[in-house]
Parts: sequence; structure tokens; C-alpha cells
Amino acid sequence: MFHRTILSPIMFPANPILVSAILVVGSFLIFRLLSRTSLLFNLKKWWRLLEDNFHVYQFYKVPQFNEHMQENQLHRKIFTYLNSLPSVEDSDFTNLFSGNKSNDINLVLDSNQTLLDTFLGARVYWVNEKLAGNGANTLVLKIRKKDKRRILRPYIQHVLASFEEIESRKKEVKLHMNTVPEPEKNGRWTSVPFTHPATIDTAVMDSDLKNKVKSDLEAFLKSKQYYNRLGKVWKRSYLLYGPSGTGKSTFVAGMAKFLSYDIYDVDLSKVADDTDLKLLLLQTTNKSMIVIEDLDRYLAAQSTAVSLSGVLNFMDGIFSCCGEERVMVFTMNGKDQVDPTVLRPGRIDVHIQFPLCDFSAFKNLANSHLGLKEHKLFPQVEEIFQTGASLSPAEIGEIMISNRSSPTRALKSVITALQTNSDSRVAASKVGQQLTGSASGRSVVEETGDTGLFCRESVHTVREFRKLYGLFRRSSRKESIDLDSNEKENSRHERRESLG
Ligand SMILES: Nc1ncnc2c1ncn2[C@@H]1O[C@H](COP(=O)(O)OP(=O)(O)OP(=O)(O)O)[C@@H](O)[C@H]1O
Ligand SMILES: [Mg+2]
Repeated sequence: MFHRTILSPIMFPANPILVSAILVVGSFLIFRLLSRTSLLFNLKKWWRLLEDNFHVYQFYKVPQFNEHMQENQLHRKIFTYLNSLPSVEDSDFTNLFSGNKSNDINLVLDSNQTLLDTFLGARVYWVNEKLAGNGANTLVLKIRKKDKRRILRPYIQHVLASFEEIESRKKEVKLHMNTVPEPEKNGRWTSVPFTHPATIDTAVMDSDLKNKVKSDLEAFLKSKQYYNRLGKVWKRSYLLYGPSGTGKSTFVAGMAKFLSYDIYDVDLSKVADDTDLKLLLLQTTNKSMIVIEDLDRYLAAQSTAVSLSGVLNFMDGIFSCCGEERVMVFTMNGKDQVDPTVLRPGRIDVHIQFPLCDFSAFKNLANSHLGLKEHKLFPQVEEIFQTGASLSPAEIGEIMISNRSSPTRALKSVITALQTNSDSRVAASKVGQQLTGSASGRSVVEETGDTGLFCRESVHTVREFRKLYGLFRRSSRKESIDLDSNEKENSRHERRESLG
């Protein structure tokens, strides 16, 4: 009787609302449980293991050393590729190492861990097996037999191509300098790591122009087939010209950084003759940037044992060993006095002018050097620029750096320097002298009818590349000594004042 009452549908009606509510709450709790714990991850893992058991696999071993205990380069390349995959974080154990830069952390697959990769819709597994005894590792690739023929070769090619890309990205850029020829000595280049901090982005220039240079470099890198089809040497030449201190050498550093190319800085005064110059070019590697600074000076003074035709042949790059991926950069203070054959399209593809500062370049410098976006003295500075006065970014930059503890003082010093420049211009014009250098400051971009683009832009220069590198190192040391907390405080105070 009692039982019948309990089971009676009248006492416990199948209430659909209640059932739905229980289902919703139940599903929510299960979902929370799965997402809050590693249950979902484990379920996926078990499912994959189960699925794997229904397939037949082919295994490939890539040992770290060959039978003569020489390193297997393929192992090194594949291992680098595997450690670049995001799935390296999903293995149960991953080693953490500090990278080249102070904040970099490199993830490295631990021994006996498995890593999943996918390629053309197929899943492949790598196991980093540690062999007992000699401590060497072997990478074991596991591919489903049904996918083997379809993906093995393209997959390995993909791994090797990815390795090349990773290497080129982390490659240390070197600065090579030619030495005086010595008997009994074969190599003519000595090199140092090139750690110059300049980039194309840090140059004070019109941003459109910077983007144009970047896309020109990128387009060049992608045009191997095109150059081959035309029967042309795969090279591109740039001329950077403008007054001293306008940033030409700094920009060369930025270009090399952008390309991750080694720099070969040719000092023509150390070249014995035309043959020696050919030899130097033959000893450069591909994917490099060949730089000749102050070419106009060498050509005008004929201070070198190298003839004009020697220079022209060098510029054409016909003696380069592999004829591959060369960027040549020449700097000049002015190109008016230079033989037009040196500058003809094809020999120089892109002309970039670096003029003196205008007001807009000055504002960029004030922002980067003093942290000033606005200041009550800016209108006065603008007025002086309008009179035609100008200085190089190097000159203005130096004034700002040495007065960085007081932005107002820095601006006053810039005004005085500009006024002095303006007065000397007036005096010079009175005695009929012509001042050299552009005072326009604005960048202009002109297309040459041919392949190149002519660019006019602002910046001032310092001497040679090597000196520039040394200069930076000295100035950064100076900075760390001078910048004490009082200075920072003063500077902050002044900035507040100027904005108010
Ligand atoms: N446009 C610029 N942007 C940023 N910094 C600049 C610029 N122009 C000059 N400078 C600074 O001025 C200094 C001198 O620049 P750089 O040596 O590149 O000039 P340059 O044109 O090569 O001079 P030179 O013709 O005398 O060799 C560097 O410290 C550089 O940082
Ligand atoms: Mg220079």
C-alpha cells in the first residue's frame, strides 16, 4: 500500500520544468568540473590514444650522432623546429632556458616527451628519446602508414624551410671591415658582432618614406626569380646623400637590421688596386649589405688606388661570388660633383636624400630626446626655421642630449644655435657665398622613370660606420653616469612646467 503511494504518478508527476532545470544545472556543473580541472585535457588525451590504437604507424629515427660520433645536422635542425612549435608547452615536461636577450625564455622539449604536430591535415608525433649509455638523444617521428607517402617528403621540407627561417631571424649580424692587404694572408675581412641599436623606425624621418624603403627592401628579397629571368644580378643599390650628421650611417645600420644582413664596410683607402677590390667583393657572402661611405669624397679626391672603372664594376656586382641577394649602399654628402655614370639607373636603384632638420623633424627630436610633445618655446623655434635657419639632426640631438636634465634650457640652446646659423647665412649671402646643404627639411619622394624611387628626407651625419658604432658605445656609457635621480626629478619638473 505504502509502495504504491510512493510510486504513484499523482504524488511524483514527471514535471518537465523540473527535469529541464536538473539537466541544465547538471550540465553546467559537469562543464565547470571539466573546465576547472584537467579532466577535459585527459579525456582528449585518452581519446587520442584510443583512436591511435586503430591505426598502423611508420616510425623514423633521427639520431643525434652518426656512427663516427659526428653531429647529425638533421637532428639539430628538426630539434630547433620542434622547440619553436607552440605544442612544446603541452608536453608534460618542458625545459626553460634564458634566451639571447635578457627577457627571452626558450622552451626546450625534455627527454622522452612526445610532441604533436599537424601537416596537410595529418597528425604526426615526435618523441625525444634519450638513449641509455652515451646520453645522446634520438628523435622518433611517428606517422600513420596511410599518410606516409603523401606527407613525409613535403613535411621534412617544411621542417627544414622553417628551420632556415628561424635561423635567419635569430642570426647575429656582423660588421666586416677590410684590412690592408698583407702578403701570406688570405682573408681580407675582419669582423665584429654588429649590435648597433638603430632601426629604420628610430630614424627621424617622414614615416611614409620609411615605409617605402621597407617595402622596397621586402620586394627586392622576394624577386629572385624575376632577376634570374631578366639575366640580372640579384642586387639592389641605394644612395644615401645629404649633409654631415643627417643620419645616413645610422640609416644603413637600420637597413641591415631590417634585413638581418651582415654588413661589409669597404674602406677604399685600404684597397690596393682594382684587382684587390674585386677580390674583396669575391670574399663577401650572400645575404649581405656592402657599404661604401663617402664615395663622392673618394671619387673627387682620387685618393684611392682604385680607378673609376674599378668602382663601376664593383657597383655592378659582376664579380660577386654567388650573384645572390646583395644590397649595396653608398653614402655621399652631395652628388652634384659625381660622374653621372656612377649614378645611372641600374647602378644606383634608389636615391634617398637626407636634408637638414625642419620644424617637424625638430619636434620629433624633442619628443624622442626630451619627452616633449609641446612647449611654450616651440612657436619661437618654428619662426626661426621659417627664416631658413637649420641644423642637422646630429647637432640638434647633441644639444638636447647634453641639456636633457632641463628641457627649457635645451630648447633655448637650440634657438641660440639656430640663430647663429641664421646669422651666418645672412653674412654669407652678403658676401655672395653659396651655402651648401638643403634647408628644406621636408622629405620628397620622386619616382625615377626606371626601377628606382628617389627620396628626399631629413637627417644629419657623423663620420664612418665604425666611428658611429664607437660613438654610441661611448655616449651610452656617459648617459648611465650622468642620469642620477636629481636630474630625472628636475627634468620631470620642467616638463610639467612647459606643458602647463
Ligand atoms: N634622422 C635622424 N634620426 C635619428 N638620429 C639621427 C638622425 N640624424 C642624425 N642622427 C644622430 O646623429 C648622429 C650622427 O648621425 P650619422 O652618423 O648617421 O650621420 P651621417 O649622415 O652618416 O653623417 P656623415 O655624413 O658625417 O657621415 C647619430 O648619433 C644619429 O643617431
Ligand atoms: Mg656617415
